[in-house]
Amino acid sequence: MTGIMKGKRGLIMGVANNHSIAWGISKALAGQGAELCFTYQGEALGKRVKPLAAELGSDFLLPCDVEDIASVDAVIDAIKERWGKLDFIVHAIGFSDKNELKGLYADTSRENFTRTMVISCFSFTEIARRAADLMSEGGTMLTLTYGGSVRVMPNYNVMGVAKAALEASVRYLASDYGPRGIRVNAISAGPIRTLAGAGISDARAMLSWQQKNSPLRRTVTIDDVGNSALYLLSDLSGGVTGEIHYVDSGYNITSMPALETLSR
Ligand SMILES: NC(=O)c1ccc[n+]([C@@H]2O[C@H](COP(=O)([O-])OP(=O)(O)OC[C@H]3O[C@@H](n4cnc5c(N)ncnc54)[C@H](O)[C@@H]3O)[C@@H](O)[C@H]2O)c1
Ligand SMILES: Cc1c(CN(C)C(=O)CCc2cnc3c(c2)CCC(=O)N3)oc2ccccc12
Repeated sequence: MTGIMKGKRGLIMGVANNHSIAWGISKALAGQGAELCFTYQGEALGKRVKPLAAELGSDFLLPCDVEDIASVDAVIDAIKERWGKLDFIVHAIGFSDKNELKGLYADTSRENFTRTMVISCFSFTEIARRAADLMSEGGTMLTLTYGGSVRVMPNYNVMGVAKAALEASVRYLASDYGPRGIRVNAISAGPIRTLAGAGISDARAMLSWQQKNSPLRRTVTIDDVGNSALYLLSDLSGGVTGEIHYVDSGYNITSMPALETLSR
């Protein structure tokens, strides 16, 4: 197997099923020769991830719930044991109480705010710190964010605040780990119909808005994100760190809806 990721070993966190963004990223990486370790959240998802991992030649699966830091430590220990090193990590994890992903952001509860920040933001810092210890020859780290961090997306609410913090943490981690040859970036993906992306109100309306109003006049796919992730996780982006890279059909550069849609 040849490819730009030949000989590279990485950790993929966040595959729930074959619609997951992390699955699109995994296919792109394995297609270029990467060797992958997958974590899954709970045995139910584990049953779905196992055959997917096998499709990419991986039998290296580990349970991990980022609310339980012991499970994160166990993942790092297992990788140290089996591989001894790590070249990259993909963090594609986000969660909030869906009852607070509608209505006013101002009504966010303290309990859900802190839980959302731990799962959707701080978990990346905790995993980055542990993974860095295994990146003795340098490495790359990638997380997933959304435009609702810098502009108001109705109902995205506390997830937007968590993503803003996640994007800032990408810059601070890039600064911390740059001297050790470790790069840290994020992809800001447009809306995609995944488990997390579908579990919200008006998902259909949002996707059709993107199709009508983004410069490319289409929504992005997990393969669009996977291909851009391949660039950010490989040596092709050797000079890039602390960046938020938009893979959103260009939607973030627009202000007005596409005029042709206004006339209709
Ligand atoms: N789908 C979109 O529209 C979209 C757009 C931009 C960014 N994102 C981000 O992409 C990432 C991946 O989401 P997705 O859209 O692929 O949906 P998904 O539901 O397929 O993936 C989300 C993953 O997060 C995992 N997760 C949630 N809580 C966890 C916990 N406590 N411990 C461990 N894992 C946990 C789930 O098990 C799941 O595998 C998320 O960070 C999401 O915020 C999604
Ligand atoms: C786009 C978009 C998304 C997709 N996206 C970018 C995301 O980051 C997913 C956020 C998310 C976090 N937690 C949960 C859910 C989604 C639904 C299921 C659940 O129980 N919890 O979520 C939205 C929520 C409101 C408005 C738009 C969006």
